[in-house]
Amino acid sequence: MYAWAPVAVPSLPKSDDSVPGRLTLFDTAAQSLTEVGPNDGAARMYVCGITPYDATHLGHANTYVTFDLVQRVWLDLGLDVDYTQNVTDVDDPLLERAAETGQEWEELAEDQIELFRSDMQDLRVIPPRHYIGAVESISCVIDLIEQLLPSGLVYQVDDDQHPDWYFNTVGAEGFGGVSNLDESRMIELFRENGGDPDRPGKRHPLDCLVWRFARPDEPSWTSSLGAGRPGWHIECTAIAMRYLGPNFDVQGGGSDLVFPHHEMCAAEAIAAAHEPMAEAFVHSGMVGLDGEKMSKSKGNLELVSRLRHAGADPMAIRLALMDNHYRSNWDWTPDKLERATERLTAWRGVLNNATAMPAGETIAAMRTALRNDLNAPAALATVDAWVAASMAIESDDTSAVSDMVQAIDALLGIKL
Ligand SMILES: Nc1ncnc2c1ncn2[C@@H]1O[C@H](COS(=O)(=O)NC(=O)[C@@H](N)CS)[C@@H](O)[C@H]1O
Ligand SMILES: [Zn+2]
Repeated sequence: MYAWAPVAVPSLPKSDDSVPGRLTLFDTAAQSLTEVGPNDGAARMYVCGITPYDATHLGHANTYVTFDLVQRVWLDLGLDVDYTQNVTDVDDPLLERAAETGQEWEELAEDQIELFRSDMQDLRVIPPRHYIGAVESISCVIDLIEQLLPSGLVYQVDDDQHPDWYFNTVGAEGFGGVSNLDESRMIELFRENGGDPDRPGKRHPLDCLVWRFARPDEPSWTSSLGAGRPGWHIECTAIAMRYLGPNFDVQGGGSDLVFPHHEMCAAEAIAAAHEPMAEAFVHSGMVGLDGEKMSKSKGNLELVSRLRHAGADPMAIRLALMDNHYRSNWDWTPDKLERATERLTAWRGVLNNATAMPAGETIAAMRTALRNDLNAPAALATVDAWVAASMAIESDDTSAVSDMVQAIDALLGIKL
């Protein structure tokens, strides 16, 4: 599936040794900071994409801007970035929303993916190299399930009407290694996030659906498993393994995906490849509105497109998102956009200067902040300091302004 238009990323003069030579992020599985990506060559990253309705809310945007910064740091380190993102363009929540609104589910998906594309372009998020829909991946999902059959971990529930196929997660090697949760907490979260722990006939309550037999009025596809459609988790496992292979550098997404989603994917991947799915599992925090997590089910959403139509500069929206550490949970409030708009105006104010404070130290500080667990708020503050100094003190450095414009673009994605 087409992603969206490429974003030009200026290449900056190489950093000196005062700046870390690797990117460090927090790995949820290891519960620690860890270097991510190779020393050279291609960094491989999978970030879970949207289920295309209610796009693009600020929680979505926060997640994709976060992993855009990861990509930008890797590019700045001279790495190639092989970035894959899915679109869950068939799944229960999408079908339910389509039924509620009376829209054809394919049309709803198409409209929302198109809106998501334009929002991502407005926010200057670099498009993934592989942008893959669940529907277009059904054959590779079926291949993966067939590959898992000999493991004995995939089975049909004893249900004449709907003999759906499940993955025996708790029998799988490494299960629990991503979330580090105990079983009772897993069952609670599984129930809250689309799982069916109480379904009779499963070997274990935490076993997850991999292939759902066709129900009346539901889309289904023929397969050796019977007519049906993929489960949520196996979709991402199949796409990630097909495009990135096991042991890729980063599996990413919001922290609401830690369990069940990324845990289940990781167990399925190990069962298929006998290798870890990813080196690191990296999660961005939850964006709330009025003290509650922004979510489609609650409907408490602020949309990028709504802010845009109200006149917000997308660069201000991006700045407002980046002014919160990627791992923090935070609440969106209108004053965050006001402050970001003021910051953007101040930064653009320096453009009219012929000279400014030398840029070298500031660029090194931005790089150091971002490479240390993606501390974007600190990176923004170093630019603030440079802007303030450049407005207050006469300087004769004529290349500083253009150097900083390039660095702000390449590292932060902000076009001044
Ligand atoms: N309130 C929120 N704050 C931060 N990130 C969020 C929020 N709500 C959803 N996300 C993230 O946005 C991305 C898309 O979310 S989603 O539309 O619900 N779709 C899905 O979670 C699945 N299609 C992933 S395969 C996910 O990474 C999710 O973690
Ligand atoms: Zn996913």
